[in-house]
Amino acid sequence: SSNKHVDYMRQALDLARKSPPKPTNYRVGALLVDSKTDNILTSGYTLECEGNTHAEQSCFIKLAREHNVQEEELAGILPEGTVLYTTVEPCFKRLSGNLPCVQRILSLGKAIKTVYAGVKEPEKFVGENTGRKQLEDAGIEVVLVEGMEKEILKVATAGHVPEGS
Ligand SMILES: Nc1nc(=O)c(N)c(NC[C@H](O)[C@H](O)[C@H](O)COP(=O)(O)O)[nH]1
Ligand SMILES: [Zn+2]
Repeated sequence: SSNKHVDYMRQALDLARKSPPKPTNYRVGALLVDSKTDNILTSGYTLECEGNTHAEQSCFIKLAREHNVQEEELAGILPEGTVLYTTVEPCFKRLSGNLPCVQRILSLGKAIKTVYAGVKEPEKFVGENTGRKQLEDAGIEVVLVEGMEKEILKVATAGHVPEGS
């Protein structure tokens, strides 16, 4: 059965496939959607924007550029009912030390009301991802969209050296 969330998650997974494989991150795709109109506001994938960027980060960079504002001012741009779809849940810590996407989402206040994630982040790089709790404590709903875990992780880890090799 194809429900709206699975359809968006599939679109996000198609974007993740555009991400250049790398052993030190995940290939992720993300969409910002106005859930009241079902209009896709922007999309992004890991490393789409210049620098070591995450899929969610690329969404924010692209939308800020489109509206000619700083990323920090996006809250004023995002329509009521904006939701984020991301194939892997937003990061809470990055080995690179760059600003985690949970912090980027929190800095938008409640502009993003729900985060839909295809999988929880594996513990490979930063241990258990505690970002979901941070988002929920800030009043942002986090929903796991189930059913695509295997293919999401296969795409996400395509650049990784096989275990034990
Ligand atoms: N949600 C999410 N979207 C992404 O686009 C991406 N690449 C990750 N990946 C999480 C992983 O924890 C970090 O990729 C590593 O911690 C390395 O950190 P950098 O990516 O180099 O900053 N997670
Ligand atoms: Zn991130």
